[in-house]
Amino acid sequence: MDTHAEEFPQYIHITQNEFFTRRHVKQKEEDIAICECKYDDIDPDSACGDGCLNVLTNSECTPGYCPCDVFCKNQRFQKCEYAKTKLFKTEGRGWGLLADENIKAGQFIIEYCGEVISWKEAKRRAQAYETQGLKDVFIIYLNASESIDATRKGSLGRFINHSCQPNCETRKWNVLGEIRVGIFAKQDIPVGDELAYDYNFEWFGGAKVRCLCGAAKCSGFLGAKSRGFQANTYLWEDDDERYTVEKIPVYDSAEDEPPSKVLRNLYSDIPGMQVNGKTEHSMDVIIKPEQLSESTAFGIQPVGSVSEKGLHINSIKSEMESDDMKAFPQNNAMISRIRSNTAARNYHIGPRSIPAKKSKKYNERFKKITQKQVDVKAAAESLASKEAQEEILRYEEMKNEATCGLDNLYNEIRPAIEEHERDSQDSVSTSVAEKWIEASCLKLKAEFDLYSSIVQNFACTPLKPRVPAKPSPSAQVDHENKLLTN
Ligand SMILES: C[S@@+](CC[C@H](N)C(=O)[O-])C[C@H]1O[C@@H](n2cnc3c(N)ncnc32)[C@H](O)[C@@H]1O
Repeated sequence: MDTHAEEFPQYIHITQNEFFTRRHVKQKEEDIAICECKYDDIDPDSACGDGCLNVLTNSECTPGYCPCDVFCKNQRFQKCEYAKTKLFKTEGRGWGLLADENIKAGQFIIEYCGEVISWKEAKRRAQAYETQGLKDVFIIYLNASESIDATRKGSLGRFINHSCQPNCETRKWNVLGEIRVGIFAKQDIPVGDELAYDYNFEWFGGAKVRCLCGAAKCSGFLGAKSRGFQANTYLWEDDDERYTVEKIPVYDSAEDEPPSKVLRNLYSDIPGMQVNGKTEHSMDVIIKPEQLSESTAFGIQPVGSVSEKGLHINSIKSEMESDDMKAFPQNNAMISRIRSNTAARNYHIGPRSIPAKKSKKYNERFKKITQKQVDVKAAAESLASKEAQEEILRYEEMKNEATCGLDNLYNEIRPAIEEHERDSQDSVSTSVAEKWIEASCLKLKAEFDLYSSIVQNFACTPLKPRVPAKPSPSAQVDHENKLLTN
């Protein structure tokens, strides 16, 4: 028997998406965008090249409507104008795809084709595939309500593996009214190199897949930051001891309620990050970086009602009015926003509204667990894996750098803020505001990465063996005190 043939992946090859839960959209004439390109035979690039209005908006030209007619170069998905690629067997990551010619930065490589399905169907299938023991995941996100499943039907795009330092990326294009996903080169790729993109924003797999990409800055897991990772993960199954975060050493600067579910709630409240589909535990997250030098504090409080859906970040009145802060008059909205962010640096993240009848209950419950703080070093040390420990500490370092960056920026822009204050102007310059927003986002991202790494490692790597089997009550208290500091 030909064992190679037996091993070869079984799937149906398609070059266009198939629609499982709805019909394919037919582009209406009034929706057709017509570009202004004119074909010039001396300059073939004039036919829908980089300057084409449709190319600039990631939309393909509609045949029969493009002024460049048959010379139009902006129908790559429709005409399957793929780069030459070759399937090969990787070590430890199943099959992969490599460049079978030199590929230029920005070049369209291949479409990720599959069955277009609703999120609900994606979730159902993901669970069914797991039950069937399929270890490769082929479901990626398409848009706010749909995914593409290339498990049974797909193009060669389904074989492109993940890398934390990828040479490709996914881009979404509007093709005749439907969104399609293409894999594009991020850089020049020489023939023979493996193609890889970052699954982070596309992943619909579970939490347990260790990344073997080998990149220096490997994040450790496949799709660790994706919405799918959170939606489909089993990290937070209630009553499942294996996956609770109770064992993460947390110290409590305010009250002594056990810190259970603090991280869970932090994650569940990030827009698009549902926890097993349960989204009703909605609350605000207050990150208090003023205590970041040793460990980061994050408290969780519910709000009565947050009108907008989705993420909004805005400053809240600082709880600590330092002398430094009082020196600033409160007459400038933009400045006081920056100031309150800086002096106490509280960020208010409130993604969804809480049903009125729930809010009282949550108010009471979460009042008690504000100000929980993760002792990152102790958390890392309690894990058995050195690799996991190093990963957590690396993320902590990155978070500290980002915090430092924000502090330095504040010192840098302080004169500009004071100058505006003196002139009673309404706002600081856009460039100052932009810098501030960028540094703040970097810091938030670094914090998110750190907690994400802690949670994943606690879920997926064993803890160091517990101290004595039957500790005396005082020994047990001692051990716990080691993890819980004040
Ligand atoms: C879209 S498929 C890629 C093709 C797959 N290697 C195959 O043999 O069909 C995604 C799956 O490939 C594997 N994979 C991809 N990138 C990986 C990586 N960096 N580390 C470990 N496994 C990876 C995982 O099993 C993942 O579920």
